[in-house]
Amino acid sequence: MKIGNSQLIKNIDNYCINDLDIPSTVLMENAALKVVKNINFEKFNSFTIICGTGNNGGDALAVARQLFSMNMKVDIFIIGEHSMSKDCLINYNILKNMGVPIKQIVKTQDIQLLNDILNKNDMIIDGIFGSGLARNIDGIYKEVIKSINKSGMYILSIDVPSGMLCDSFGILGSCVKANKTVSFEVYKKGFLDYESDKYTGEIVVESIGIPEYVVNKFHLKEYLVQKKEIKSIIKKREKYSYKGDFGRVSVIAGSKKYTGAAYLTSQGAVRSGAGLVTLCTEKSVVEILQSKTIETMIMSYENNDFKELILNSDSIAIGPGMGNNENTFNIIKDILSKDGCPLVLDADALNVLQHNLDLLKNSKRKIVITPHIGEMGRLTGIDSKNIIKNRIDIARDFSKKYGIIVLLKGYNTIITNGEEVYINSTGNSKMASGGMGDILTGIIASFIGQGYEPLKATILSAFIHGYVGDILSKDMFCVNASHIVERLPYIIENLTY
Ligand SMILES: NC(=O)C1=CN([C@@H]2O[C@H](COP(=O)(O)OP(=O)(O)OC[C@H]3O[C@@H](n4cnc5c(N)ncnc54)[C@H](O)[C@@H]3O)[C@@H](O)[C@H]2O)[C@H](O)CC1
Ligand SMILES: [K+]
Repeated sequence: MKIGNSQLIKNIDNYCINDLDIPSTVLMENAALKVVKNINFEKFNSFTIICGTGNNGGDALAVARQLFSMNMKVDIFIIGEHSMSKDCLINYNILKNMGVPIKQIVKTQDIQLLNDILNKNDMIIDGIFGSGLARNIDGIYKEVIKSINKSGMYILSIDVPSGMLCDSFGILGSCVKANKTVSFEVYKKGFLDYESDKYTGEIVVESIGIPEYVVNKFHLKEYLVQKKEIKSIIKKREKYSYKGDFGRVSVIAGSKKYTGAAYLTSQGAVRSGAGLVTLCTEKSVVEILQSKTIETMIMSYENNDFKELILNSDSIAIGPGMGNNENTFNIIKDILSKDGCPLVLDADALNVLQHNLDLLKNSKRKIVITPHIGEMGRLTGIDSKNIIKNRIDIARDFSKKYGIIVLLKGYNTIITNGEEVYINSTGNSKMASGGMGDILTGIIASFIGQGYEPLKATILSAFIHGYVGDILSKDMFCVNASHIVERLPYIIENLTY
């Protein structure tokens, strides 16, 4: 699903109205009809419709007219005494001509009018502010929003919950806490925050009749990845395939101190369907790891066969638990400087590269890096606070500069190839525990090995990893890495239908 900000909306609107001659009231009417489409009339038959004086209020007035025409009970309130936008006024006048009463709330005393009605109707429709919210909410607006939130009634917000910014997450003074938000054309950037769903409730994005090519003209190629997109990427398995069809995946990971990281990375690959997984690790831990796993072949990277294994791999995951040391650096340098299959670099593979980024840039291989915020900070020299604030732009710029795919972990993990940006919608805080990232690295290498193009493999892996965690967390206080490993193949299978 496309993500966008208020500038995008402005550009699209201007183009439709000025270049295509679509009357703006047509767009408003389409928006209103899509709101109506999202109302469950088996449950809701009477409505308190609360409008601002901009186009969000205009949408709400058009919704009111549609509902009135369907013989529903409507109580309409306009907040404030600013002059109305052109299209808001058009819709206001139609309702007036139809004889539908509209009350105005200007002073604190008027709020009682609203409070008397709020609990009498089934639903509140919030059309106070949309993408035009420009300053802190105070005065009568703040009081009205307080009343709405206190009412305990079902609330549907038009486009954005009034009070929430569109361009980045933020609440300007106060904000409606909706049960459902029906937003138009694009998923607003402001919704991309772990706190935003407290205000948006369920989000539905509806098209309001703007041709796709117009949206594409201005869209910055930022997408939210949801189940629908994943289902179109993931391929069902042919019944009669050979294990060679699913790739030879090598995992270079682990050291004396970190055998778990090696184990989990290789299990991420095994349990997501890689044909043949070989784990290459430090000599001293080969035996320990051999006793832990039966599906994975294990060898030391000091072994003579190591070079050949690298040559014959379909993908290689490198880094988890290797240690930030010269030995790790030498292995990675050697692999980066030779052409061959795609690589997934994580953890210590990234730590040893922080002062050697040219190795990344000059490598002929396709590369995916999977840093968390701290690792990204070390790679870019930017402090964590700034990375969190500008993570989309920082990830995209780094990806472009080094010609690699970046998966930046965090709430709403970001995946980018420097042109397109994909934001993952799965995963939750119950998964915040050791080893989670190692599994993800293994899954990405596994899907690349199975023949998925690296960007698609990375998008797919991030979604699946978080999705398994989301399903498990419904019944679990915390979700650990081994739980994810256990459930992976079952849940991937479900996604293929
Ligand atoms: N293409 C589309 O998606 C379409 C969207 N539509 C709807 O239009 C709104 C955006 O309308 P706009 O008139 O630009 O802005 P708002 O209605 O959100 O509000 C503007 C109005 O409010 C004043 N204002 C801003 N902040 C404050 C504040 N804190 N306190 C008081 N007043 C404030 C501002 O000065 C303006 O007067 C979009 O969300 C959709 O709902 C179109 O209907 C169809 C096309
Ligand atoms: K709104």
